[in-house]
Amino acid sequence: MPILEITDLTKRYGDTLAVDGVSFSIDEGETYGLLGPNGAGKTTTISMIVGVLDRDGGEVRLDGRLHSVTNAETKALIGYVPQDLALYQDLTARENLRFFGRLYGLAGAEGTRKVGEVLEAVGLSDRANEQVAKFSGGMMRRLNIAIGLLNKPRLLILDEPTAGVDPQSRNAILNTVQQLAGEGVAVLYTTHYMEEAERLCDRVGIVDLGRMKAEGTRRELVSLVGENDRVLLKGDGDMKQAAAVLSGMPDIKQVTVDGADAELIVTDARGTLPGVFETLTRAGVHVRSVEVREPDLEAVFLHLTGKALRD
Ligand SMILES: Nc1ncnc2c1ncn2[C@@H]1O[C@H](COP(=O)(O)OP(=O)(O)OP(=O)(O)O)[C@@H](O)[C@H]1O
Repeated sequence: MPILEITDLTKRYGDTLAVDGVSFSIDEGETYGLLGPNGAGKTTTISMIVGVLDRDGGEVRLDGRLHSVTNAETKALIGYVPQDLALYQDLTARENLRFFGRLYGLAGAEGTRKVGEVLEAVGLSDRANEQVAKFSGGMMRRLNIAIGLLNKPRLLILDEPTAGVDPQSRNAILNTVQQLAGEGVAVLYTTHYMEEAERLCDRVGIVDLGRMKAEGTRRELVSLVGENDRVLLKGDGDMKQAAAVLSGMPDIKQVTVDGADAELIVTDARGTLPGVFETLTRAGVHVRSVEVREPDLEAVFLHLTGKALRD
């Protein structure tokens, strides 16, 4: 059952169609990555979902119900962590959370419990009583995420939460997202880091110039653009003769041999490997090493948009 369902979302700035009929949905416990080059329309899309920006067209549903800025019920389902930090520098982490908690009506023992819980979720419990001004950029971002968790959202929206943070905080943020998804929270995640999308996202939507170019799991996207796997083999024996046999196998598109090294271009490396080993053994080749290189999202992204994700 989708927590978030957006249909035909559209936003125009003068002559620019910033978001042009974008549709996608996110299920409970699913992490959906929205990827696109600068100016693709990701932040505009998110702003319309949250309701901080009016949409020119389209529909947003949360847990099946039509969402708008005036719908308190659906608004309560969203936790939004914007790119920009919204923190009081001279307050401690705990004081910030208490302040924002009160805006959600969290007070007293319930407020104390919730603040402790979100500090734990982002790994800041031991720094809770320190002034935010002394925090690193990454710790501030983690606190920003903690604020987004105060209302126990069913949909958490994170707009480039790891941009410019230190590796330790980055890891903490990724762990937090994985943990939340494991608890059933639907996550909408934008990033310029492909490896994050690969690690976190069950499905990915690739947007460019305001349009959804393709969406699916990594595997689906890779096969959509027809990218192949590469298998790099090192072997002892007559590789040239073995290559001639391998070339005849149905899933193998190309074989290149250079001394003891062979490179195979195949449609599905995992499915093809057992047959490759069998063939090589029969040809008297002893395999010393094998490396499978599956195409990554970067390759798909480049294929679809003609641009690198990070510029
Ligand atoms: N307030 C605005 N007024 C006019 N044009 C805008 C405004 N906000 C965004 N745009 C334009 O809309 C398009 C989409 O911008 P948006 O910020 O949504 O992209 P993005 O994918 O989030 O980019 P980034 O990765 O750089 O954050 C761009 O062409 C941008 O210049």
